[in-house]
Amino acid sequence: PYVDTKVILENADKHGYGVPALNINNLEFLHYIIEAGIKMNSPVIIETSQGAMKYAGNGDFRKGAEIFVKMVRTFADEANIPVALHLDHGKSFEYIVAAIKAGYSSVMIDASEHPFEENMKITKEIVKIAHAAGVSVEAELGQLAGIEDEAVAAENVLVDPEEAKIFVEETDVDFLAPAVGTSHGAFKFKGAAKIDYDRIKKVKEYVKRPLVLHGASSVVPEFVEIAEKHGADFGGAKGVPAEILKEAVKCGINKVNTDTDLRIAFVAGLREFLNGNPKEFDPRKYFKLAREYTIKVITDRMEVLGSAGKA
Ligand SMILES: O=C(COP(=O)(O)O)NO
Ligand SMILES: [Ca+2]
Ligand code: NA
Ligand SMILES: [Zn+2]
Repeated sequence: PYVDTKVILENADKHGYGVPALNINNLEFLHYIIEAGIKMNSPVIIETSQGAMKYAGNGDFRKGAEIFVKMVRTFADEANIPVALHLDHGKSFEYIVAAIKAGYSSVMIDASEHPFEENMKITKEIVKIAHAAGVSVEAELGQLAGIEDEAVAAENVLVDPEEAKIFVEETDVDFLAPAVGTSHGAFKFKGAAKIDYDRIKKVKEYVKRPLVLHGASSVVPEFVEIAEKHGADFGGAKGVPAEILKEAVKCGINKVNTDTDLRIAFVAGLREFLNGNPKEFDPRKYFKLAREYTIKVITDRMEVLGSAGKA
């Protein structure tokens, strides 16, 4: 069924597991995520960035939002796993309102590049509007470095747990994304992979609601190697190892945002297949390996996060 993201995340919070929040831009990735969820009997959170809304609507983001809601609901209504649709990194009021109007389960207001008071004020406004429409809200505190779709944050600014306490009390936001050392994309961490577990625990103690880890892709070496064997150049790619994700879930993370891992698995399969099948040009066939690898990276993640078997 199609559910509110809050339903999925409150259950994850209660039972101490993580749920993958998986970014899509098109029908294929949605297919693969639903297949993986059904195979593993796992709840799934589908999420789209503002750029994905624009892309799906061929420039018209309101149309894109409607297309995504209709596609996701069609799968969700007949799947026996909970499925939610979330707007990831909502920064513009128009996009957030469009997602709410179209029927998204939840929206993120990402005002994290603003000063604390400003972030709190903006988030409070969005919570009021979203809650009036029965939609749950995610906000971000602190800054992740790396590319955030349309904005590039320079440095990591880790969340201040005391600020998180005030922020959640003031805004009544449903889930919080604390910056704890990860960053978006395939090139995370300057040195060894590490995130600030104590900071996650402190925030959890204060806010007592589901937490979100952004920049959580593992950048799985197996798929990086396949992609590079077939012409990709991902030199220096590094992600969050599974062990660190497991510990982060133990510390209180419940929504685990994963975009890069799906992209790398897909493009590895696509490159391998096209290199090995020069005569193939049927789009129902040449995504075969891309589909296989993307489903694999998702089912593995559901095992690591503990959402497998929890639908
Ligand atoms: O945070 C993410 C995805 O992060 P990755 O680039 O690590 O997949 N989406 O909001
Ligand atoms: Ca941000
Ligand atoms: Na999000
Ligand atoms: Zn993110």
